[in-house]
Amino acid sequence: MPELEELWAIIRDELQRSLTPVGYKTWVTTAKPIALNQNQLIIEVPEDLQKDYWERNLATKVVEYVYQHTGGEITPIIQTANHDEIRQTTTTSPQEEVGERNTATITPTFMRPTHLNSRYTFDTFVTGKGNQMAHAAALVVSEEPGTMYNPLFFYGGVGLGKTHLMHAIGHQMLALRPDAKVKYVTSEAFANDFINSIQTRQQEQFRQEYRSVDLLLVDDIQFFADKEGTQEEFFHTFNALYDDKKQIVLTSDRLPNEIPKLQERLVSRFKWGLSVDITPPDLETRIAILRNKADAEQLQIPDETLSYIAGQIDSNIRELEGALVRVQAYATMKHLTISTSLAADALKNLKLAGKNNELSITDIQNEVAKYYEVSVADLKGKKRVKTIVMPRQIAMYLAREMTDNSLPKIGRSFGGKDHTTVIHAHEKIAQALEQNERLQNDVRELKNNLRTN
Ligand SMILES: Nc1ncnc2c1ncn2[C@@H]1O[C@H](COP(=O)(O)OP(=O)(O)OP(=O)(O)O)[C@@H](O)[C@H]1O
Repeated sequence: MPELEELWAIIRDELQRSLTPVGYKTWVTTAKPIALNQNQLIIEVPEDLQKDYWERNLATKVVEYVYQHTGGEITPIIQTANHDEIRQTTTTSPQEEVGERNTATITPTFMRPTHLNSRYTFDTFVTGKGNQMAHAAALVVSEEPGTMYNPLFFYGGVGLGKTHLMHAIGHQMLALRPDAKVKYVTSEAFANDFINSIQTRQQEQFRQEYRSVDLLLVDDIQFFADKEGTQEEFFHTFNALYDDKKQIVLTSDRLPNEIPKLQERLVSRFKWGLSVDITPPDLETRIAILRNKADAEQLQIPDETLSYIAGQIDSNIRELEGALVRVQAYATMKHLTISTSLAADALKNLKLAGKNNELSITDIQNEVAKYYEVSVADLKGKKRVKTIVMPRQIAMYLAREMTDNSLPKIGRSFGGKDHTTVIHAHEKIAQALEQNERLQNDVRELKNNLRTN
């Protein structure tokens, strides 16, 4: 039997030949051979989702390949990586080749009356820690609809890419099976269709339409709450499709059991498949999203400026994209090239609009002091120990970011410091935020506390 590395190279080559490029990138490049002990090959993958896929689809192939090449028998053992470990984030889409390969077949089928947004593909979806699982699950159901995760349920905050992923599933499925019938609706559109069908006595056609699809995508199902009749109808639609092994994908801003007035029988059905949450992107992912957008629009914009914009908006991707558009419009209006200071000007009003006018420097000092368990007097004082310098700089940073006070005024509020000290503190924290994940969380939490106080 060859050594571990050599064996893995054989397996990888074979898998590369048998999988699609995107499948290879998603499942194989994320896996690591850990050990070969007494014919047990330990393979480590990032999450349960990949483990599942490996066990169902790839493990037997591995046994076959090893047998073909070496005549030996091995047992692959798939295990997940330690969850505490910082996981690698993929900031570029692994879909590039597939995108190119499929363009020729995609176009005509997209003319179907289903409303898929042509921009929302796997190709344009940037993956990072907060959406990696959702992305992988989306890929599985687009390639193997109705078998592995049915229904697939995405949940998470506003503007984090749930709709985008849903459409991407639709596009990918149509690329692989151009004759597939894909239907995307919001829960409200479903409800309206249903009510219209009653009014126009076309219930039969309505049922026919919804129950004959291969993939049903229903967005924002939290709006089913309070709609008893619609829930009833959806229950039957769900059952018909499910029994027929047709794929159902749903999204919501929260878990099914947290949706008020959603019938218990729907809640329990939604749990049959896989529920995956999407969490806000980290700074690195936000920069990658902006870079993708800027490139797609052929915008000349320095990396430093993209980092700045990404640092300003830390939760909603829709707002992040909006900020880029705003900067672009501002540059056009002023006939200037895009730079960080131009971006700061362009976003100033936006930030002010989101600012809490009531918020004072004192509020910030109190909150930061409480958060880091130091005294406000220390924040205003001159002590140079690290446990105080860092909170002091964070408080100055927040005062600059979240209030409309001038630099000299902020300096004065910190025990009569010079405005250059405030500028230095702001730069220091802004820079550290680009890399320091712990600090990103601290600042996010502090901002949230200050906004809701
Ligand atoms: N990972 C990503 N890569 C690239 N663009 C993204 C990503 N996530 C979201 N976007 C973009 O952000 C915008 C908002 O995403 P989307 O509409 O899918 O959010 P959502 O979670 O469905 O929000 P809502 O809850 O408001 O329906 C879209 O333009 C989408 O293309």
